[in-house]
Amino acid sequence: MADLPEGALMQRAAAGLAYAIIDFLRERGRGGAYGSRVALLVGSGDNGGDALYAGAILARRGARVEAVLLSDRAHEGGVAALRAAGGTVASGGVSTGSTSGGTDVVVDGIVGIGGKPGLRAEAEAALAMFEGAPVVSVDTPSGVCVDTGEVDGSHVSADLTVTFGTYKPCHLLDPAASASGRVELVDIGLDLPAPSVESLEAEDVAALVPRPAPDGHKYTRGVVGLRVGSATYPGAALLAVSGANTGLAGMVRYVGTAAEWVKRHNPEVVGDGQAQAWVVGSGSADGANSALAFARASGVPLVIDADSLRALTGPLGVPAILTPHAGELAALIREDRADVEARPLHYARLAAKRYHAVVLLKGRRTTIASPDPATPVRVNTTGTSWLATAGSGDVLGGLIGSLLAAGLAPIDAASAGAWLHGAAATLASAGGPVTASGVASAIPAVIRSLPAVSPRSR
Ligand SMILES: NC(=O)C1=CN([C@@H]2O[C@H](COP(=O)(O)OP(=O)(O)OC[C@H]3O[C@@H](n4cnc5c(N)ncnc54)[C@H](O)[C@@H]3O)[C@@H](O)[C@H]2O)[C@@H](O)CC1
Ligand SMILES: Nc1ncnc2c1ncn2[C@@H]1O[C@H](COP(=O)(O)OP(=O)(O)O)[C@@H](O)[C@H]1O
Repeated sequence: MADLPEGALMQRAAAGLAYAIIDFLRERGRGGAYGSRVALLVGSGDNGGDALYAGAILARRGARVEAVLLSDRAHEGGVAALRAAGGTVASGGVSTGSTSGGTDVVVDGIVGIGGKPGLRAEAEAALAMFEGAPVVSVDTPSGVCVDTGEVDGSHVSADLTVTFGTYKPCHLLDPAASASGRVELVDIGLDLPAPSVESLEAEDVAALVPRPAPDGHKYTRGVVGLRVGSATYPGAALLAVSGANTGLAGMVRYVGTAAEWVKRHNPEVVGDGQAQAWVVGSGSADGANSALAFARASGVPLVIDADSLRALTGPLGVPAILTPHAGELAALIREDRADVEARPLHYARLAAKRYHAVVLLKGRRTTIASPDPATPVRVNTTGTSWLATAGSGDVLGGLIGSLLAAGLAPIDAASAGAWLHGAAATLASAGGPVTASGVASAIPAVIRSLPAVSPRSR
């Protein structure tokens, strides 16, 4: 914690929360605080205190504010401040109806980062009284597991979460990330420990993207090779190559049954030879085992996708990135797909440890775990649900392969690749449908639009 009295931190948090609520009300067509009806659901902890002090600020600005206390031990200073500002306080978890006629916003101050997963019956009942009203959560949506992003039992589903100091794992990791709604960060001067879960931002990706040295040539920039596709899935080869062949690596090699097609559509692409990284498995069908065996024998870092994941028996002895979706990871570690989707952090970490590889678990919030438990897990926040389209994972494998060949560490290649892939999908989609080919075509434009950094030479 910073050297500030606890009360000062709470005042800062409450002020940040109140102004975020005012903006939220404006977005929803209310003029702001004045005349708005605000219900505070107040638990016994500091989270409830934040809500009460924020409620006091809103009440002073003309909002009709009612606090519904869910415990006998609500924050005393906060209760007094709300009363002094003209707000009403209802105890016993039951609204007096003082904001009746339609609640414009419910503020979830039930529990914060100290809360256990699930909601108590009184909290569930209080939420039910305001069903249908928009919800702003204080710090975290109550009821989710803050440290893992898992949900177990009932929880709040917020439209907006206003958090303090730093994002918490539950804001980034599904399923809790979905329950957080939009997340706004308020800096209140907290001095925080290093996070266990993080997400890259545009500046981070800009610093990681490989840029040609002034005297670089195609071999110093890195050569990526792909052994992907099959007679069954020639398209997977074309798509993986399109992800690799965006100009990020110095050269792209392709080996496989789709070679004629690949070269016809990508005259830059050459055949077998040395590479600094190999991508295997996408659409490989029956060729998945041999593709993996050839690539492994090369001794260079690998991206292992789709069908080659089934060929894995244990650690490979070379740096590797595994890129399963939830169905593929479930098959790999013999778990239920629904369990993997419910606990992506847990299972990505488990597989990373078991296979001594970076594991990139694809989904709405792609989750990237390192075999080194001290390395924070990275969660990707770019993208759009339009990206859920056949072949987009093949594009991602190729893109990550090119970053790996260019010299990025596996965790950086995987997370920067996921970031660029999601951003390319958003750009190509522009709010409408997108194909996997369209995603690949948008990658160079995303790289051009990254913030400027001083050139990195390797
Ligand atoms: N144009 C092409 O040639 C394409 C080829 N593809 C190739 O087709 C083969 C089969 O790929 P599939 O991904 O369909 O795998 P599977 O058909 O092997 O799917 C395995 C299981 O995972 C589940 N699953 C699929 N996608 C999921 C997701 N995003 N999240 C959670 N669960 C999911 C499925 O329901 C299934 O139970 C692979 O070789 C793949 O590379 C696909 O990438 C699509 C495009
Ligand atoms: N709901 C979603 N929102 C955003 N991105 C998604 C969503 N569902 C899937 N994706 C992304 O789409 C891609 C799908 O890859 P994958 O499942 O391997 O498909 P395919 O095998 O057809 O190529 C991944 O990058 C994944 O993260």
